[in-house]
Amino acid sequence: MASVKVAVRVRPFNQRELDMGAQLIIQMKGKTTGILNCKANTRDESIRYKEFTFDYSYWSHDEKSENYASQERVYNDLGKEVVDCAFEGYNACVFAYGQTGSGKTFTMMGAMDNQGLIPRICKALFDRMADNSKRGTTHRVQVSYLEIYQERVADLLRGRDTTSLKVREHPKKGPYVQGLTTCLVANYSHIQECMERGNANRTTAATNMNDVSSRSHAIFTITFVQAGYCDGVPSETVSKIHLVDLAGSERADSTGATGQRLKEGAHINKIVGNIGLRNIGLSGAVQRTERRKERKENFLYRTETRC
Ligand SMILES: Nc1ncnc2c1ncn2[C@@H]1O[C@H](COP(=O)(O)OP(=O)(O)OP(=O)(O)O)[C@@H](O)[C@H]1O
Repeated sequence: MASVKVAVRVRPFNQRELDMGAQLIIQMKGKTTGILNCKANTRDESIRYKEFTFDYSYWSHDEKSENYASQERVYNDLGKEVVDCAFEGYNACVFAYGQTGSGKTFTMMGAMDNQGLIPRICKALFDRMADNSKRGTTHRVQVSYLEIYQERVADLLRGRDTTSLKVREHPKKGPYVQGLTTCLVANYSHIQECMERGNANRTTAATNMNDVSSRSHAIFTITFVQAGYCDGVPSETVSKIHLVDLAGSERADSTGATGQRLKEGAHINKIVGNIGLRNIGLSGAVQRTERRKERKENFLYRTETRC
């Protein structure tokens, strides 16, 4: 199993881009993504056209295309392995990053009738748990949901509470958010309720680039405990899955941001810029795992979406 995987995804043009007569400059073939720089002042094809190879290149630009990458395909490639890892006792992380409006929330959360990675991963977890319970394993699942808005950490499961929570470092367990609500969930509909409650509390606003732009970074964490017997000895395995939807990097002139939106954009770019993504027009998801017994951390996947 590779420790890091990178994927990119192209979304369809939105109405604004259609109205502007936007030109499609991305091509995808297999794992390769090609980018045409139509502004380059040269006829040299090697300068105008560049190709990059990723673990996955998802063509979601045109639903009618035979290569169209659906939410299901993205889940099968990226989400299933997260679920497998959790059951093996690894920690995992998937995060989406990139430019505003490029499809991060769509890939991570999706729509009610076209679910993204987070609900699909949750559903698969509970389906697998139901199977394993028949073999005598018991499970405990807890979730928390927080957002980082203008560098303040807010608890999305606590309603519209604007109190900023403190991030602290535990000598053994590492960083944690003090006072963050954790909900014990017994089935998929419980976890779905938590997701919906958190999503409703998330800070969003309309900008020129996205009618429902996430103005915060959101982290949905599932803590998953499996208890059973190993060679007759009671054993317990704890895994954590962090599912992260970052706010998109943005240019103030493209988003038309002023006042509060402009302030938010500056904070968003600061964090996204710190991880080297500022203004490069990418979005996506990253997975990371940690084997509990070895206390070793590895990246599993990184998925980017290009618009
Ligand atoms: N693969 C896709 N297929 C169809 N529609 C998509 C796809 N990806 C994104 N969209 C649509 O594009 C719009 C913007 O997507 P989304 O809100 O996910 O962007 P974002 O990257 O999360 O933006 P922000 O950083 O501003 O929150 C939405 O209307 C969404 O439904």
